[in-house]
Amino acid sequence: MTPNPIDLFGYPALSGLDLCLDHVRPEAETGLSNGIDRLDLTPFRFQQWTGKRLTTSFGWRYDFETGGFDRADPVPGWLLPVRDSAARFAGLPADALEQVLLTRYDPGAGIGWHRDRPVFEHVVGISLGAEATLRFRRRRPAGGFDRHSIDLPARSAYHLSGEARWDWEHSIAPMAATRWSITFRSLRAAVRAG
Ligand SMILES: O=C(O)CCC(=O)C(=O)O
Ligand SMILES: [Fe+2]
Repeated sequence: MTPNPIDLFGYPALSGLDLCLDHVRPEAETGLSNGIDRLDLTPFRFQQWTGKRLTTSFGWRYDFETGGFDRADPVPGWLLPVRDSAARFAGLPADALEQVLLTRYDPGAGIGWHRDRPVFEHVVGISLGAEATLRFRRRRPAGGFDRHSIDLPARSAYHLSGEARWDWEHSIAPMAATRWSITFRSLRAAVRAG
C-alpha cells in the first residue's frame, strides 16, 4: 500500500504548495520589515470596505475598486536580491516576478478567503515578523470544504502554483502581533501578451 504523501508537518501535501523555512537570513529580517515600514503604505480598500492591512505594490498595480490593472513604479533596488532568491526558490527567472505587493498586518489584521486575481500566475510569499497560519479551502461537489493549512514562520517563503493557486482559496486569520509580507507574482502569459 502506498501511504498518502505528507509534508514535513504531517499534513497531507497540497499539490502546488511549496514551503521553504529559513528562506531569509536572520540578520536580514529587520532590514526588510523596516524597508516596508518606510514605504507609503495605504489601507487595502474594496468597495465600502477598508481592510486593516496596509499595502503598496511595485511593477504592476491591481486596483480592487475599479478592477484596473496598470504599470506601477519599478521594483526598488533593495528588493531585487529578495526577488532573486524568491525566483530561485520557485524555479522562475527573476524578471518573471513582475509584481511585488508589500503588506503590513498590524494586530487584528488578516486577509479573508480569496483566490489571487487571474491576471497573475505564480505567487511567492515571504513572511516576516509574527507567525501566521495560511489556511486553504476547496469546495466539495457534494457540499462542504476540503481544508488544509500551513504555518508561516518568520523568514519562511511559500510558492503557490497549479492546484494550490487555482483550485483552492486561501486566507490568513487575524494576528495578535505585527506581520509583514513580501509577495511576488508573475503575470499570466495571456496578460503579458496584452
Ligand atoms: O500575506 C501573505 O503572505 C498573503 C497575502 C495574500 O494572500 C494576498 O495578498 O493575496
Ligand atoms: Fe492571496
